[in-house]
Amino acid sequence: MLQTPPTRFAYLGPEGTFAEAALSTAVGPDQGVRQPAASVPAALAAVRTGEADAALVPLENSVEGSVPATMDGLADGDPLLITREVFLSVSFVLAVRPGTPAADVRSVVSHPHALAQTARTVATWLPGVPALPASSTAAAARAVAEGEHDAAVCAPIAAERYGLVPLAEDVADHPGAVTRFVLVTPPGALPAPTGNDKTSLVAVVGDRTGALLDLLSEFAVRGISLTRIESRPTRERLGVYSFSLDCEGHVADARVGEALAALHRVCDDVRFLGSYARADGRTNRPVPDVAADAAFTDAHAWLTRLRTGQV
Ligand SMILES: O=C(O)C(=O)Cc1ccccc1
Repeated sequence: MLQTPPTRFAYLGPEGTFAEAALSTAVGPDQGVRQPAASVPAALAAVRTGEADAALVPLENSVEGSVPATMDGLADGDPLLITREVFLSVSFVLAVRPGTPAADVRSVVSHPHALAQTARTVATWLPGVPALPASSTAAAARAVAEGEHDAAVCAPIAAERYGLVPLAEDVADHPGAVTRFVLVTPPGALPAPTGNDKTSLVAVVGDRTGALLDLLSEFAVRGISLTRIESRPTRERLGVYSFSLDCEGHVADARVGEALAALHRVCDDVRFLGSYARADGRTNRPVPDVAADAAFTDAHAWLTRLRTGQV
């Protein structure tokens, strides 16, 4: 009997990242094969080349905002599909090799988002010590274990994994920070609508007055709320931007499908990034009767009658 091979999950590695913890939350601790990737672009590339079936990457944080490598990695290159979102509370330790006093620390290293969320607290422990970027919090812990740097801001589990000890625990300038991760796959079947879904896309608007308002109007007139919108440079030339946004609803919902079709007409480019179950613990706003699927079905049936002489 043929056995289905286990799903291969790439994640922002090495072992001990918050992305790995988010993957365990998303698919269960023992599901599939885990493939740590050296960076977000490497994790996405593994899916695009077929080396992995899915990738778990950080998308945005409640303190620092979006993760540019993920936003740009999804907006450019071969299309990928977000099939899940996962929210994780992040709590950091300031970790050193055993026996290192604070006075001997010459450098502190971590993922830029972790450094940004802890800068003030770290400075109280290590005044004047330069903070350096690493590809992930666990890569930072590993670099400290290998003697490349002296202190890392990382997850407690990463400190343990790389044999470090905490100089300080619960290190946070803004307690309660939450990071949103996404599971991305190659294009294929969409997750079925759950009734509480989100849709993500990237739209490039034309260089003309009112172009962004036109984009927003297509959502507003169909009773669709946005949950995130931000601009990113297209990297073509200064002044040309794309808008990365999430809205409530599933592309299978008539109002969302019609809004996307309208964007296809009014925007220079639209990239659909997926429809998936909303997981931030909130419920989509009630859909007005005039924007419900039944209202669209009824309106289309009416139009068909007009066009076929059944007035
Ligand atoms: O580096 C990690 O562990 C990540 O998963 C990225 C990250 C960094 C800082 C906060 C949350 C996620």
